[in-house]
Amino acid sequence: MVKGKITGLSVKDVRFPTSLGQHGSDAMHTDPDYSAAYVVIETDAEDAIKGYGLTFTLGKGTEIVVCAVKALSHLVVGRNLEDIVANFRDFYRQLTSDGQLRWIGPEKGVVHLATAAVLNAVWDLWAKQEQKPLWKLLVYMTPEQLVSCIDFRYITDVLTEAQALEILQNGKQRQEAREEHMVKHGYPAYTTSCAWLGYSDNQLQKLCADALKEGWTRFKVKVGADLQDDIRRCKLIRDMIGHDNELMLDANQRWDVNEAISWVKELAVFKPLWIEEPTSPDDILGHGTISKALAPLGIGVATGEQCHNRVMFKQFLQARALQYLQIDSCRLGSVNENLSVLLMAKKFNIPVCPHAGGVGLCELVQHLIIFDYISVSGSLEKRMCEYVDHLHEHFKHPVTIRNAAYMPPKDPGYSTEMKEESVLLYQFPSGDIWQQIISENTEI
Ligand SMILES: C[C@H](O)[C@@H](O)CC(=O)C(=O)O
Ligand SMILES: [Mg+2]
Repeated sequence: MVKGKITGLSVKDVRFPTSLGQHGSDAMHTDPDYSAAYVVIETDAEDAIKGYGLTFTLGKGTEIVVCAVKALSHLVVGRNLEDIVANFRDFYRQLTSDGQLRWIGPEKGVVHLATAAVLNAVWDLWAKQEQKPLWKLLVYMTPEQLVSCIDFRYITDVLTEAQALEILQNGKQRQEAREEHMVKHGYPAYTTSCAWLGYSDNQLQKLCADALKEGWTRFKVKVGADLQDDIRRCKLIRDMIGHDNELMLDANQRWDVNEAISWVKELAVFKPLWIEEPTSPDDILGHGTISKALAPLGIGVATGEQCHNRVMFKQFLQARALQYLQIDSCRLGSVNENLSVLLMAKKFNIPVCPHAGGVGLCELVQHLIIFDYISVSGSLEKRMCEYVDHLHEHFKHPVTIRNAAYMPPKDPGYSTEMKEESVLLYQFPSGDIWQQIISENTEI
């Protein structure tokens, strides 16, 4: 039973100095400090359960998202949770359609990241009150309840509410068997942890050897800054993993369209499954051109981690501009908007391979992709979820990986809650970690 009036919303700027070790580095983001705008909502319910939400950022900029969360808070505080979830579509619309705030979006950029953080906290609260992990809350909602959470505005030309209902009704067939499969085997994952762009060859080899021992079979390598470096690193990793294992490339938006095509052709000999974010994340037709050019080589295009909203995903799908769709739990407008994208991907028969990593992204997105398998796609073909082995120790309920697969979370909620001591230590700039870095005058 959901209950309680939301009486408070607070937000913190929590940053981890990952750039010091070049963790998370790529061809465009050379010094990422994995960070979160971290939201806590409280209610007046007797159970005193709180909802925790976050969105992922890279250090500087987190304070701007924090400001945007504060600007949204008047739309949340004072609302009854029961009313929110009974008409979640309306609530989503209120947050995304504020007559003044939407001017700095709409449904994109900082204000949309803030919306994601707030709504993620609401979903966490709801799932906790229902005493279910979020994936299970979704799996046991009726198709009608699920569609009532989705704002179909701007996507009805490819997905109507009736079509969404039909997909979800079909998804109910044999869902127990798929749930059992998840509980037993988990959702297949790939690792990006071995080959960040700033890692040395030695580091890459050591991490790759460790990952192979741990049972990883799918690896992503960062490319895009220097072709000769890419050739050397791809050869290193392909030689280590052999040809039975999967290799993916990620250029993080580094190239122009024609440059992307010629660069990836040079790397085709390493048989990558996909090239991720080859060019500007906004260039839908450019991705289409790259997809067409690389299809004869058996290389797909993957994108989505910086795709603003469902409208862009709709066009990517309509234009056949991606072959692997990468949802992100913190860039789209929380579960609500992700549901619409999962359903559109199902309609276009495009595999969803979520973006994860960062801080907290693995914790959150595992819920969405497990739900996708059980209730929407019903398939694991060509599907896998990203995994990055950083910062899980800061979460109260960190992900469990077994045999290179995400095991379904058992704890109630959206796995968003951070340990209090971590928040205190890493809060920017007052936390001890940052005070120490600042006093040592390390560049931040
Ligand atoms: C800056 C981030 O680490 C980015 O490189 C992540 C990414 O592209 C991915 O995980 O994929
Ligand atoms: Mg990427």
